[in-house]
Amino acid sequence: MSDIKNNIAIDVQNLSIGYESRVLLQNLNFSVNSGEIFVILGGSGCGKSSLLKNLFGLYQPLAGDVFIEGQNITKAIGVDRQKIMTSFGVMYQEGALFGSMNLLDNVTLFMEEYTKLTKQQMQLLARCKLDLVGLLPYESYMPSEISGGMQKRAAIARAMALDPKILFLDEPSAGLDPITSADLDSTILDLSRNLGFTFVIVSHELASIYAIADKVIMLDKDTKGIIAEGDPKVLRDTSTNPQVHQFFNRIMSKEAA
Ligand SMILES: Nc1ncnc2c1ncn2[C@@H]1O[C@H](COP(=O)(O)OP(=O)(O)OP(=O)(O)O)[C@@H](O)[C@H]1O
Repeated sequence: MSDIKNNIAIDVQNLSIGYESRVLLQNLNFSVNSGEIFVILGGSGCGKSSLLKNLFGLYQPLAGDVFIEGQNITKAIGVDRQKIMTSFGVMYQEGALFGSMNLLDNVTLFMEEYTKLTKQQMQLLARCKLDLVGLLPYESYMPSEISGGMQKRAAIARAMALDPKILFLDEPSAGLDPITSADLDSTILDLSRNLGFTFVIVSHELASIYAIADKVIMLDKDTKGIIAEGDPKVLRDTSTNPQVHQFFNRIMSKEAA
Protein backbone atom coordinates (compact mmCIF):
# COMPACT_ATOMS: atom_id res chain seq x y z
CA MET A 1 0.00 0.00 0.00
CA SER A 2 1.31 3.42 -0.99
CA ASP A 3 0.96 6.50 1.21
CA ILE A 4 -1.64 9.05 0.21
CA LYS A 5 0.91 11.75 -0.36
CA ASN A 6 0.38 15.34 -1.41
CA ASN A 7 -3.33 14.86 -2.03
CA ILE A 8 -2.76 12.32 -4.76
CA ALA A 9 -5.97 10.62 -5.85
CA ILE A 10 -4.43 8.22 -8.37
CA ASP A 11 -0.82 7.15 -8.60
CA VAL A 12 0.36 5.15 -11.61
CA GLN A 13 3.69 3.39 -11.31
CA ASN A 14 5.57 1.61 -14.11
CA LEU A 15 2.30 0.66 -15.80
CA SER A 16 2.31 -1.40 -18.98
CA ILE A 17 -0.95 -2.31 -20.67
CA GLY A 18 -2.05 -4.32 -23.67
CA TYR A 19 -3.97 -7.33 -24.85
CA GLU A 20 -2.36 -10.77 -24.57
CA SER A 21 1.06 -10.43 -26.19
CA ARG A 22 0.32 -7.02 -27.75
CA VAL A 23 1.80 -4.16 -25.70
CA LEU A 24 -0.08 -0.88 -26.21
CA LEU A 25 1.63 1.36 -23.65
CA GLN A 26 4.60 0.70 -21.44
CA ASN A 27 6.24 1.95 -18.30
CA LEU A 28 3.83 4.83 -17.66
CA ASN A 29 4.32 6.92 -14.54
CA PHE A 30 1.97 9.75 -13.63
CA SER A 31 -0.34 10.90 -10.88
CA VAL A 32 -3.67 12.65 -10.62
CA ASN A 33 -4.22 15.14 -7.80
CA SER A 34 -7.41 15.19 -5.76
CA GLY A 35 -9.96 17.58 -7.21
CA GLU A 36 -8.12 17.80 -10.51
CA ILE A 37 -9.64 17.40 -13.98
CA PHE A 38 -7.12 15.15 -15.69
CA VAL A 39 -7.47 14.42 -19.41
CA ILE A 40 -5.94 11.56 -21.38
CA LEU A 41 -5.44 12.40 -25.03
CA GLY A 42 -3.62 11.08 -28.06
CA GLY A 43 -4.15 9.87 -31.61
CA SER A 44 -6.76 7.33 -32.58
CA GLY A 45 -5.98 3.82 -31.40
CA CYS A 46 -3.06 4.81 -29.14
CA GLY A 47 -4.75 3.19 -26.14
CA LYS A 48 -6.58 5.99 -24.32
CA SER A 49 -9.71 3.98 -23.51
CA SER A 50 -7.64 0.92 -22.72
CA LEU A 51 -5.56 2.93 -20.26
CA LEU A 52 -8.69 4.28 -18.60
CA LYS A 53 -10.07 0.74 -18.22
CA ASN A 54 -6.79 -0.37 -16.65
CA LEU A 55 -6.89 2.56 -14.23
CA PHE A 56 -10.30 1.64 -12.90
CA GLY A 57 -9.63 -2.06 -12.79
CA LEU A 58 -11.80 -3.37 -15.63
CA TYR A 59 -8.66 -4.81 -17.22
CA GLN A 60 -5.57 -6.16 -15.53
CA PRO A 61 -2.33 -4.44 -16.62
CA LEU A 62 0.61 -6.39 -18.09
CA ALA A 63 2.84 -4.87 -15.41
CA GLY A 64 2.96 -2.10 -12.83
CA ASP A 65 0.58 -0.68 -10.26
CA VAL A 66 -2.34 1.72 -9.98
CA PHE A 67 -3.04 3.18 -6.56
CA ILE A 68 -6.47 4.69 -6.02
CA GLU A 69 -6.46 6.84 -2.90
CA GLY A 70 -3.49 4.83 -1.67
CA GLN A 71 -5.01 1.40 -2.37
CA ASN A 72 -3.40 -0.79 -5.01
CA ILE A 73 -6.28 -1.76 -7.31
CA THR A 74 -4.09 -4.02 -9.44
CA LYS A 75 -3.16 -6.24 -6.50
CA ALA A 76 -6.31 -6.09 -4.37
CA ILE A 77 -8.59 -9.11 -4.23
CA GLY A 78 -11.90 -10.04 -2.63
CA VAL A 79 -13.52 -7.57 -0.27
CA ASP A 80 -10.59 -5.13 -0.54
CA ARG A 81 -11.00 -4.98 -4.29
CA GLN A 82 -14.76 -4.58 -4.01
CA LYS A 83 -14.21 -1.65 -1.65
CA ILE A 84 -11.90 0.11 -4.10
CA MET A 85 -14.20 -0.66 -7.05
CA THR A 86 -17.11 1.08 -5.33
CA SER A 87 -15.02 4.11 -4.37
CA PHE A 88 -15.21 5.64 -7.85
CA GLY A 89 -17.77 6.05 -10.61
CA VAL A 90 -17.45 5.29 -14.31
CA MET A 91 -19.16 6.66 -17.38
CA TYR A 92 -18.48 4.46 -20.39
CA GLN A 93 -18.17 5.87 -23.90
CA GLU A 94 -21.57 4.57 -24.91
CA GLY A 95 -23.19 6.15 -21.84
CA ALA A 96 -25.04 2.88 -21.42
CA LEU A 97 -28.08 3.91 -19.42
CA PHE A 98 -30.54 1.08 -18.95
CA GLY A 99 -33.14 1.82 -21.61
CA SER A 100 -35.99 0.08 -19.84
CA MET A 101 -35.64 2.19 -16.65
CA ASN A 102 -36.41 5.83 -16.02
CA LEU A 103 -33.60 8.15 -14.90
CA LEU A 104 -34.37 7.83 -11.19
CA ASP A 105 -34.24 4.02 -11.37
CA ASN A 106 -31.03 4.17 -13.41
CA VAL A 107 -29.38 6.04 -10.53
CA THR A 108 -30.84 3.94 -7.69
CA LEU A 109 -29.87 0.66 -9.36
CA PHE A 110 -26.31 0.58 -7.99
CA MET A 111 -27.51 1.67 -4.57
CA GLU A 112 -29.84 -1.34 -4.49
CA GLU A 113 -26.90 -3.59 -5.26
CA TYR A 114 -24.27 -2.09 -2.97
CA THR A 115 -26.07 -0.40 -0.06
CA LYS A 116 -28.63 -1.26 2.57
CA LEU A 117 -30.54 1.99 2.20
CA THR A 118 -34.33 2.00 2.15
CA LYS A 119 -36.05 2.69 -1.15
CA GLN A 120 -37.05 6.13 0.10
CA GLN A 121 -33.46 6.97 1.10
CA MET A 122 -32.16 5.74 -2.25
CA GLN A 123 -34.65 7.86 -4.15
CA LEU A 124 -33.83 10.92 -2.05
CA LEU A 125 -30.11 10.53 -2.76
CA ALA A 126 -30.71 9.73 -6.43
CA ARG A 127 -32.75 12.93 -6.80
CA CYS A 128 -29.79 14.84 -5.33
CA LYS A 129 -27.49 13.38 -7.99
CA LEU A 130 -29.97 14.18 -10.76
CA ASP A 131 -30.30 17.71 -9.39
CA LEU A 132 -26.51 18.15 -9.43
CA VAL A 133 -26.49 17.54 -13.20
CA GLY A 134 -29.64 19.62 -13.81
CA LEU A 135 -31.98 16.69 -14.48
CA LEU A 136 -34.27 16.63 -11.46
CA PRO A 137 -37.35 17.58 -13.53
CA TYR A 138 -36.68 14.58 -15.77
CA GLU A 139 -36.45 11.84 -13.15
CA SER A 140 -39.38 9.89 -14.60
CA TYR A 141 -38.23 10.18 -18.22
CA MET A 142 -36.89 7.15 -20.07
CA PRO A 143 -33.42 7.53 -21.64
CA SER A 144 -34.97 7.45 -25.13
CA GLU A 145 -37.10 10.48 -24.25
CA ILE A 146 -34.19 12.84 -23.51
CA SER A 147 -31.44 14.34 -25.69
CA GLY A 148 -27.92 12.95 -26.12
CA GLY A 149 -26.45 15.62 -23.85
CA MET A 150 -29.01 14.87 -21.16
CA GLN A 151 -28.23 11.16 -21.46
CA LYS A 152 -24.55 11.93 -20.80
CA ARG A 153 -25.46 13.99 -17.74
CA ALA A 154 -27.76 11.23 -16.52
CA ALA A 155 -24.88 8.77 -16.93
CA ILE A 156 -22.71 11.06 -14.77
CA ALA A 157 -25.48 11.17 -12.15
CA ARG A 158 -25.55 7.38 -12.20
CA ALA A 159 -21.75 7.24 -11.88
CA MET A 160 -22.15 9.35 -8.71
CA ALA A 161 -24.69 6.92 -7.20
CA LEU A 162 -22.35 5.51 -4.56
CA ASP A 163 -20.87 8.89 -3.54
CA PRO A 164 -17.47 8.44 -5.18
CA LYS A 165 -14.73 11.06 -5.00
CA ILE A 166 -13.32 10.05 -8.39
CA LEU A 167 -15.16 9.86 -11.72
CA PHE A 168 -13.75 8.20 -14.85
CA LEU A 169 -15.36 9.42 -18.08
CA ASP A 170 -14.63 7.88 -21.48
CA GLU A 171 -15.15 10.42 -24.29
CA PRO A 172 -18.06 12.26 -22.65
CA SER A 173 -18.39 14.71 -25.58
CA ALA A 174 -18.55 12.00 -28.26
CA GLY A 175 -21.49 12.58 -30.56
CA LEU A 176 -22.49 15.91 -29.01
CA ASP A 177 -22.76 19.22 -30.86
CA PRO A 178 -20.43 22.01 -29.62
CA ILE A 179 -23.09 23.80 -27.56
CA THR A 180 -24.26 20.64 -25.81
CA SER A 181 -20.65 19.66 -25.30
CA ALA A 182 -19.93 23.06 -23.68
CA ASP A 183 -22.94 22.55 -21.37
CA LEU A 184 -21.53 19.20 -20.32
CA ASP A 185 -18.15 20.84 -19.69
CA SER A 186 -19.87 23.33 -17.37
CA THR A 187 -21.44 20.47 -15.43
CA ILE A 188 -18.05 18.74 -15.08
CA LEU A 189 -16.34 21.98 -14.00
CA ASP A 190 -19.08 22.68 -11.48
CA LEU A 191 -18.80 19.20 -9.95
CA SER A 192 -15.03 19.55 -9.73
CA ARG A 193 -14.73 23.12 -8.49
CA ASN A 194 -17.72 23.19 -6.14
CA LEU A 195 -17.88 19.61 -4.89
CA GLY A 196 -14.24 18.55 -5.23
CA PHE A 197 -14.70 15.58 -7.55
CA THR A 198 -11.56 14.28 -9.24
CA PHE A 199 -12.11 13.56 -12.94
CA VAL A 200 -10.10 11.36 -15.26
CA ILE A 201 -11.41 11.90 -18.76
CA VAL A 202 -10.53 10.49 -22.18
CA SER A 203 -11.10 13.20 -24.75
CA HIS A 204 -9.81 14.55 -28.03
CA GLU A 205 -12.05 17.63 -28.16
CA LEU A 206 -9.57 20.46 -27.83
CA ALA A 207 -12.14 23.16 -27.01
CA SER A 208 -13.35 21.00 -24.17
CA ILE A 209 -9.80 20.20 -23.04
CA TYR A 210 -8.91 23.90 -22.82
CA ALA A 211 -12.16 24.64 -21.00
CA ILE A 212 -11.84 22.04 -18.28
CA ALA A 213 -8.47 20.28 -18.05
CA ASP A 214 -6.07 21.12 -15.25
CA LYS A 215 -3.60 18.63 -16.61
CA VAL A 216 -3.31 16.35 -19.64
CA ILE A 217 -1.13 13.49 -20.68
CA MET A 218 -0.64 12.87 -24.36
CA LEU A 219 -0.02 9.28 -25.39
CA ASP A 220 1.93 8.14 -28.41
CA LYS A 221 1.28 4.94 -30.31
CA ASP A 222 4.83 4.60 -31.71
CA THR A 223 6.84 5.10 -28.54
CA LYS A 224 4.04 3.51 -26.45
CA GLY A 225 4.52 6.23 -23.88
CA ILE A 226 3.66 9.72 -22.69
CA ILE A 227 5.04 12.43 -24.98
CA ALA A 228 3.58 15.45 -23.19
CA GLU A 229 2.27 16.15 -19.72
CA GLY A 230 0.99 19.32 -18.10
CA ASP A 231 -1.40 22.24 -18.52
CA PRO A 232 -2.79 22.03 -22.09
CA LYS A 233 -2.47 25.76 -22.78
CA VAL A 234 1.13 25.75 -21.59
CA LEU A 235 1.84 22.74 -23.78
CA ARG A 236 0.23 24.48 -26.75
CA ASP A 237 2.40 27.55 -26.26
CA THR A 238 5.69 26.01 -25.25
CA SER A 239 6.02 22.44 -26.50
CA THR A 240 8.94 21.95 -28.82
CA ASN A 241 7.95 18.40 -29.65
CA PRO A 242 6.77 18.57 -33.28
CA GLN A 243 4.19 15.87 -32.74
CA VAL A 244 2.66 17.62 -29.75
CA HIS A 245 2.73 20.96 -31.56
CA GLN A 246 1.14 19.44 -34.62
CA PHE A 247 -1.51 17.65 -32.59
CA PHE A 248 -2.68 20.84 -30.88
CA ASN A 249 -2.45 22.98 -33.98
CA ARG A 250 -4.06 20.44 -36.26
CA ILE A 251 -7.13 20.23 -34.08
CA MET A 252 -7.14 23.98 -33.49
CA SER A 253 -7.12 24.77 -37.19
CA LYS A 254 -9.86 22.21 -37.76
CA GLU A 255 -11.98 23.77 -35.02
CA ALA A 256 -11.30 27.29 -36.22
CA ALA A 257 -12.52 26.39 -39.71
N1 LIG B 1 -10.81 -5.70 -25.61
C1 LIG B 1 -9.84 -5.59 -26.53
N2 LIG B 1 -9.17 -6.69 -26.95
C2 LIG B 1 -8.17 -6.59 -27.86
N3 LIG B 1 -7.77 -5.42 -28.42
C3 LIG B 1 -8.41 -4.30 -28.06
C4 LIG B 1 -9.48 -4.32 -27.09
N4 LIG B 1 -9.90 -3.05 -26.91
C5 LIG B 1 -9.15 -2.27 -27.72
N5 LIG B 1 -8.27 -3.01 -28.41
C6 LIG B 1 -7.27 -2.53 -29.36
O1 LIG B 1 -6.33 -1.71 -28.69
C7 LIG B 1 -5.97 -0.58 -29.48
C8 LIG B 1 -6.21 0.68 -28.68
O2 LIG B 1 -7.62 0.82 -28.52
P1 LIG B 1 -8.24 1.96 -27.59
O3 LIG B 1 -9.72 1.93 -27.83
O4 LIG B 1 -7.74 1.82 -26.24
O5 LIG B 1 -7.59 3.26 -28.25
P2 LIG B 1 -8.08 4.77 -28.21
O6 LIG B 1 -6.85 5.60 -28.17
O7 LIG B 1 -9.07 4.96 -27.12
O8 LIG B 1 -8.78 4.88 -29.63
P3 LIG B 1 -9.91 5.87 -30.19
O9 LIG B 1 -9.41 7.28 -30.03
O10 LIG B 1 -10.00 5.50 -31.63
O11 LIG B 1 -11.16 5.59 -29.41
C9 LIG B 1 -6.79 -0.68 -30.76
O12 LIG B 1 -5.97 -1.24 -31.77
C10 LIG B 1 -7.91 -1.61 -30.40
O13 LIG B 1 -8.32 -2.34 -31.52
